[in-house]
Amino acid sequence: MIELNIQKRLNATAGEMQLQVNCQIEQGTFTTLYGESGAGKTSTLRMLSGLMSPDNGRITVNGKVWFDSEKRINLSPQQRSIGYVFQDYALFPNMTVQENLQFALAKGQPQNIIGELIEMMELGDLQNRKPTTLSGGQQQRVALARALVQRPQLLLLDEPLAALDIKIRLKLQDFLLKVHREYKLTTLLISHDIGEITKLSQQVMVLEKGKITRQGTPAAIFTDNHISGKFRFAGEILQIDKQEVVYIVTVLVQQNIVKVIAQEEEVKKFQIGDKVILASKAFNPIILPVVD
Ligand SMILES: Nc1ncnc2c1ncn2[C@@H]1O[C@H](COP(=O)(O)OP(=O)(O)OP(=O)(O)O)[C@@H](O)[C@H]1O
Repeated sequence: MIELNIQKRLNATAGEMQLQVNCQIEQGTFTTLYGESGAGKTSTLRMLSGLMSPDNGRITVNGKVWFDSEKRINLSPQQRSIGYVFQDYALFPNMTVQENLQFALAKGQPQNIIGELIEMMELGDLQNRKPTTLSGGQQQRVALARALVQRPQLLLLDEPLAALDIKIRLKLQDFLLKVHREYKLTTLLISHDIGEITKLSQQVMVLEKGKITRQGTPAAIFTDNHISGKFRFAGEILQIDKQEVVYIVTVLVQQNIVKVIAQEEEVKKFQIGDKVILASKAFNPIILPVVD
C-alpha cells in the first residue's frame, strides 16, 4: 500500500497553487493520474520519487516511511525502490543498449535480470546498438527495461508513450502491461490518452489544480452517465471523412478502429484528436467464441 499525504506550494502560471494530495494506492495496482496541464501530476510523481520534496506531509510505501516532514525523514531517490520512465528516453548515447542496462545495475546485484529484461522487452537483436541508431519505440523499450533493472516496487511513468505514433504506442502499452504483471509492480502512469488509460489502468485519479477531485475505474470516470446507451466506450477521433452526404468518423477504441456514420451537424462539434464516447442504444450484439 502506498499512502500519500503531501502538500507543496507550486508556482503555477496563474499564481501560487497549493498541491495537496491525499490518497492510498493498493499494492499491485495500475493507477493513472489524469488532469489538465499544470494540475500537478508530474510534481506528484517527482515527490514520490524523491526528486522534489513536499513542504509538509508523509509518504509510506509498503509500511516503510520514505518521507515524513515531522520526523525529518526524506529518503534519497536511490533509497526509494522506484523505476521512472519519462517521455524523453534519457539513455546514455555513448553506451550500447546492453551497457545502458548494465550501468543501472547496482554493484553485487545478480546479473541475470539484464538477460531476462532483454528477452522480455525483445531487445536481443538490438543489445549491441547505440541508442541514436534506434527508433523512438525501441529507445523507450530500453528505457523501460532500464527502469526495471533494480527490481523496483513502484514504477512511475510520466507520459512515456506520448511522443510515439499510434501503432508503436499500442505495442508499447502491451509491454507496459506485461512488465506490470510479471514483476507484480505498483504502477503509476500519467497519460492524457483515454484509450490508453482504459486499456492499462484499474483506477484513475483526476487531479485538478493540485487536488484529487475524482477517483474510480476508467469506465466510471470517462463515461458520461447522461447517455443511456447499452454499450459505451471511450475513444479518440482519428479521422473524419466526407462521403457524399454523410461523414465517416474513425474512432480508436482501445486497440480497435471503429467507423461511425455521422451527419454534418454532429461532425461540426468534433475535430481529430477529440476524446469521445461511443454509445449505442438499441442493437442486439451477438457473442462468438474466440478462435486463435
Ligand atoms: N519545483 C517547482 N517549484 C514551484 N513550482 C513548480 C515546480 N515545478 C513545477 N512547478 C509548477 O507547478 C505547476 C504544476 O506542474 P506539473 O508539471 O506538476 O503539472 P502537470 O499536471 O504534470 O502538467 P503537464 O500535463 O503539462 O505535464 C506548474 O505550473 C509548474 O510551473
